Amino acid sequence: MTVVHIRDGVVAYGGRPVLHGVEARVEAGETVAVLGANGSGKSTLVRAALGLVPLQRGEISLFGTPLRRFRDWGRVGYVPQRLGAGSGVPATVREVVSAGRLARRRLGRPGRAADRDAVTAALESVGLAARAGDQVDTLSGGQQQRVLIARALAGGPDLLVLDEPTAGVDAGSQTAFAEVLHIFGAAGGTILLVAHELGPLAPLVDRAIVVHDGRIVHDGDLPEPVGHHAAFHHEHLHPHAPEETKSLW
Ligand SMILES: Nc1ncnc2c1ncn2[C@@H]1O[C@H](COP(=O)(O)OP(=O)(O)OP(=O)(O)O)[C@@H](O)[C@H]1O
Repeated sequence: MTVVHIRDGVVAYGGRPVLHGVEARVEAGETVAVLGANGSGKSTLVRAALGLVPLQRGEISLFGTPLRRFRDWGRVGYVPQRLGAGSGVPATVREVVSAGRLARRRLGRPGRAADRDAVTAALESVGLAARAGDQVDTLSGGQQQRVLIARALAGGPDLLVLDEPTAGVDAGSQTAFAEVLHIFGAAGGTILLVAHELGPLAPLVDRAIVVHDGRIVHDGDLPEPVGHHAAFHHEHLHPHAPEETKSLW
C-alpha cells in the first residue's frame, strides 16, 4: 500500500517556486530519507505531503485517500524541526506529549487510562519519564526534540514524518533515537524523515530521495557516502529491547 503519494507537486512561497513538479511515494513499512542541501526544499516536500503547505499544482494522497478527504490524522505522527519557539504557553512535558493523543480520541469513549498509558510509554521510550511534570521550556533543545518525538509516538501512528529529528542532538542521543525509530519500523511503521546528515539513522533507511533546488534528483539506494559521511555504511544497528533503549539516552 502506498502511504504517501505526491504527484506533480508544485509549491511556491510568495510567487517563488521552491518545488517544481515533484513525484514521490512512500510504501507501507518503508523508511525513506529525504536528503539534500540547506534550502533545497526537503522540509517543504514533507510539509506539503501533510497539507501543512498548500500545493499550487499536483495531488497528494495519504493511505490511498486524497488529502482533501483525509481525516484519519490519528494514523500520522509529525515531528517538526522545533517545538514552536516562543509560543509562550506554559505546559508540562506530559501535557505536550498528551496532545499527541488528541487525534485518537473518540467523543463519548472513556479511554482515559489508555491515553495515560500511551503517554507514559512514549515518555519512557525517549527516556523522559522522570521529567514528565517539568515545564517543557526548562528542558534542553535536544530534550525538547525528544518531547516532540514522544508526542508523535503517543498517538500510536502508522506513519511518522520527522523533519531533521536529530539536528542539534548529541551523538549518544542520536543513537538512542535511532533505536526508537528502529523499534517503530520493526513493528511495521512507515517512516518519512528529512535529514541533512543521517548519522546513526543511516542503517534504518530503505530508500533515499535527494532534493536539489526543488527537484528530486535521486530516488533509490542511499547515495554513496562522501567525506565524513563515509561512516554511514559502517554503522550497524541491532534490535534491542525497549528497556535497553531507555538507558541509552
Ligand atoms: N514559509 C516560507 N516562506 C518563504 N520562503 C520559504 C518558507 N519556507 C521555506 N522557504 C524557502 O523555500 C526554500 C526551501 O526551504 P526548505 O525549508 O523546504 O528547505 P530545506 O531543504 O528543508 O532546508 P534546511 O535543510 O535548511 O531545513 C528555501 O529557499 C527557503 O528559504
